[in-house]
Amino acid sequence: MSSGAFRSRWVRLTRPPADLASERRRSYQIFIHIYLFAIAAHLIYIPVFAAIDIVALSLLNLACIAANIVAIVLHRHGQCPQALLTKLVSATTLIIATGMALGDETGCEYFFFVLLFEVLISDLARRLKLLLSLLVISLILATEHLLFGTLGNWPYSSLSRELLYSLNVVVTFVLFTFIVLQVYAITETTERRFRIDATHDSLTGVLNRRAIFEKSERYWQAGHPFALLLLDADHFKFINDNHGHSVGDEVLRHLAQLLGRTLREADFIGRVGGEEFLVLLPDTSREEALGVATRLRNTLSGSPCRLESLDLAVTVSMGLALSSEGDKLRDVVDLADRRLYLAKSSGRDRLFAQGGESRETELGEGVTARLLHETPSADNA
Ligand SMILES: Nc1nc2c(ncn2[C@@H]2O[C@H](COP(=O)(O)OP(=O)(O)OP(=O)(O)O)[C@@H](O)[C@H]2O)c(=O)[nH]1
Repeated sequence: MSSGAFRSRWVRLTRPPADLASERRRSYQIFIHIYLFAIAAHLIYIPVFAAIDIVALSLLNLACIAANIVAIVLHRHGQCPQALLTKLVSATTLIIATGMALGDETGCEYFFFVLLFEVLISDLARRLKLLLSLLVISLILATEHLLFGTLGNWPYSSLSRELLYSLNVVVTFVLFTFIVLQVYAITETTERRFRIDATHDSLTGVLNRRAIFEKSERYWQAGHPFALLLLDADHFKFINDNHGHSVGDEVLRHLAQLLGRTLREADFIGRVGGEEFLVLLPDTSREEALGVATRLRNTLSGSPCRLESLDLAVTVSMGLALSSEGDKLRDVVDLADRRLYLAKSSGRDRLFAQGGESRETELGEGVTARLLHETPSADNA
């Protein structure tokens, strides 16, 4: 099997089932890896015990592989406690049998600590976790003092005992390291996914309303100059009503993609309403922001939203405001909003970068007309 095929099978096996609750996914991924690491470790011991002629222990390792496979199946079906218990019982039986067959000083009791660690990081109920931990600790003491010391009988040279001891130490160490690294990596990935979910709009992939406002607030607090461009798709209700909501969604994704392609790396895009986007342009003068808006408009007019049976032309109206135009961030946002409103009321598919200073803009058609009259057509990009 090529390494690519092996990796894709590994990924498929360790990927949580789609219907698994999100708070269970992290633990699922960690434990599937643990079962797989355990299978790999048992595979190492089968030839080792066969080589020193203790076939029963080879068979017991084989049985543990089967138990880990059962644990994987149980875990995939959401039966996590049963899965972990299957693994614990089989591993404990093997450790005790190995200790009894080979005596102490072979280091097999170290595997109890791996089991204890697995119990502690599992998502079992706290009481069950404590109970199982106590059980594992009792087993460590009992086997160390009662079983291994009395029943052990190493029939080979002391060199092979030392080799087995070294192997056990190395395998315990490797298991610990792999499990800890895996826990860390999966926790990181899960946290990153939750962070992205918390800050991004699930439909378009751009920042969500809270995240874009927080980002703007941070620039505002730092006294960093910026421009805010508020965009709203024109006649979006018409698109929804005539082509369906899923086409509307596709148009929103198309818009977000175009914005992403047109803007700089340093700019931020957020979806702040149904069909409304806010773009934060750091260190951008009015002229530069006008250039960005013009570029955006040109890109949009040259790139209709391609759907299966039609190309849908989309236009946007925009309101631009600079951070220097307000005493508070809220003022700047409101100004961009009023200019967007002006762009809408004066025919759509245009940008307003001036006017709208008076809050009266929001009061109605008559006032809007007055403001429009006061706002020269040069405002339109
Ligand atoms: N497909 C889709 N539609 C949405 C979403 N969020 C809001 N809408 C719709 O967007 C439409 C917005 O309509 P309006 O506010 O009247 O705006 P408009 O039709 O674009 O008109 P103007 O803005 O004046 O050009 C409504 O029909 C909402 O139901 C969404 O996530 N997906």
